[in-house]
Amino acid sequence: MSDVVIQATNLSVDVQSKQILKNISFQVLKGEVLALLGGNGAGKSTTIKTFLGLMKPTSGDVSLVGVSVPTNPDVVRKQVAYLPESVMLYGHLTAIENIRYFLSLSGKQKSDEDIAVSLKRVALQSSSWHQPLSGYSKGMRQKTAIALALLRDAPILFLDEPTSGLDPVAIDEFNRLINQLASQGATILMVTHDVYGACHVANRIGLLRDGELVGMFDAPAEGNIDSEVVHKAFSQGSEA
Ligand SMILES: Nc1ncnc2c1ncn2[C@@H]1O[C@H](COP(=O)(O)OP(=O)(O)OP(=O)(O)O)[C@@H](O)[C@H]1O
Repeated sequence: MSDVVIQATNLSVDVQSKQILKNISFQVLKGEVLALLGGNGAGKSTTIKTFLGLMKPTSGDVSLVGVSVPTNPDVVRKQVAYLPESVMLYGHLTAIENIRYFLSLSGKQKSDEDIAVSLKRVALQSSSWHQPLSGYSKGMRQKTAIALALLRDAPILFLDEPTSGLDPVAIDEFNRLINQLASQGATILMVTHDVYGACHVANRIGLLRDGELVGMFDAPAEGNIDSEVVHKAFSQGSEA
């Protein structure tokens, strides 16, 4: 099982005696994109936070490349790039300044040429590279954040609602970039409400409902999404 990069094993998380994640288990293999789908409050962000070491399992474990996160939180810093729903970069700095600043915080040395290669790889127009991010669209900010993630050489990506607020062209570009990164060996876990979008980018889809993993299947080809699946993920408690 050496190809397993991201693994949750019988993971439960309680907060203030409320069970938020209930005994969930899944794996993401090297080069794979897994999308966890679910409605509001299903436990998607909690799952990511547990993998980032920001929340602790009440029981069970989460591991990255075979290393348990709760007992070795350093594995996150070394292996993971995380894109929250709202990319946290400085609006008054340019793309290049943001990248230089955040690389210096993580102790990485990269040349101007490396930075240019990364910005080209995510297809951020070079005319924007020296403009402050306050004038960027959400898609452009996201490309900058992905370029930074690439420069940090992080082989694991966690994405929280990555396409919310993007226009269809930006979503298409984003999906292509994610698939390209995965084909080059990145392992990607994304959480989303967007069942149709997830089918375009993910290899497999997990359904989270009320903290339980209620389904896991290969992403269906475009246009073949079973409405039962949508209902299963998004109906509340006893309705399903
Ligand atoms: N720190 C906390 N204290 C109390 N309850 C929490 C805490 N964190 C999460 N929860 C609860 O856990 C449940 C799952 O939350 P989570 O944010 O993981 O869901 P989500 O699937 O990401 O939802 P959304 O799509 O709305 O972002 C919710 O009912 C939420 O209120």
